[in-house]
Amino acid sequence: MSARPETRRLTTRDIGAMRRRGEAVAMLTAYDHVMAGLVDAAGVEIVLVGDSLGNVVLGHETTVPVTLDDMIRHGAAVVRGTSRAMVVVDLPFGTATDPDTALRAGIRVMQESLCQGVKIEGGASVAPIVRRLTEQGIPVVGHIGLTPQAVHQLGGYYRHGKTAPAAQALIDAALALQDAGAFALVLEMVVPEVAAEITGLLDIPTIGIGSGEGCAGQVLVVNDLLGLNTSPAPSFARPRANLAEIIDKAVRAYVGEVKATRFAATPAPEAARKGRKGPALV
Ligand SMILES: Nc1nc(=O)c2c([nH]1)NC[C@@H]1CN(c3ccc(C(=O)N[C@@H](CCC(=O)O)C(=O)O)cc3)CN21
Ligand SMILES: CC(C)C(=O)C(=O)O
Ligand SMILES: [Mg+2]
Repeated sequence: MSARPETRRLTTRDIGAMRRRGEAVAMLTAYDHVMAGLVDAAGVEIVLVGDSLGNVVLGHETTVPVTLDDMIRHGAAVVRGTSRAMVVVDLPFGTATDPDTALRAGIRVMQESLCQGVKIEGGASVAPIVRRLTEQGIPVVGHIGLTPQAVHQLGGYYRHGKTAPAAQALIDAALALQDAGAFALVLEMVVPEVAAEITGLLDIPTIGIGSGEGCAGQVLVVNDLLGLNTSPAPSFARPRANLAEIIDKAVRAYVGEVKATRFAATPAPEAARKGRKGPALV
């Protein structure tokens, strides 16, 4: 029995209840303690520690180099920074190749980051993996459509479900992942009509990114929302702030103030070597 039920962490059951009463799920990424706290306090239901960490935080070109240790370290920081949101951590490239490998990775992530669930990219072939993890008590979010870990195989970041067979494959995958026990399903860059159809077919919430408004929730990379990027954000992202500009102004002001500081000049290197007395080091 919780003494303060209003501050307890949300669970898979809360997310399921939201789907049933038609309340959209707000999901946003975070990778560190301070941003996780801000996002949590502002009312996001699920904080995703995305493997977009690779692009956004670590400066990689794709998510492929991100390791399980990277995800665990940042996942743990996000968990420590949140109290209400459910925290879901992406299983990175190469860690969900088969049910047993994925289970080992999922157990490590759950035990070492203390998060409340994991997300796994992939279609119908991933269903046995989702089943294995959920049977062991690990909540799983599916992720279909554009799956960035497969970028080298896909050949780019483009929209999915454009042809009738492609749309049907997405529908089949969505149903298979739900049947395997996924409690939510990310639809990334799926043709909006197909995303809306999948949303209507599923009992679990679909969480869209670049897939239109007909999803049961939305997810975005927090840096794309805040205008804090080094490379251009995907076109589906509508920034609500320009933090890069705010930071640039503040840092320029700081640099200017530092440059205006009056201080006693240090002795020339020649003089210092000869042991002559100069001003004390700060
Ligand atoms: N900052 C950021 N935001 C993301 O949403 C994101 C990442 N990083 N890194 C990991 C993946 C990669 N994702 C991406 C990356 C690029 C596009 C993109 O550029 N899309 C183009 C279309 C490109 C094409 O048609 O080939 C666009 O205009 O949206 C979309 C999703 C989503 N994820
Ligand atoms: C874009 C979301 C869905 C994601 O997987 C990530 O941030 O890694
Ligand atoms: Mg991801």
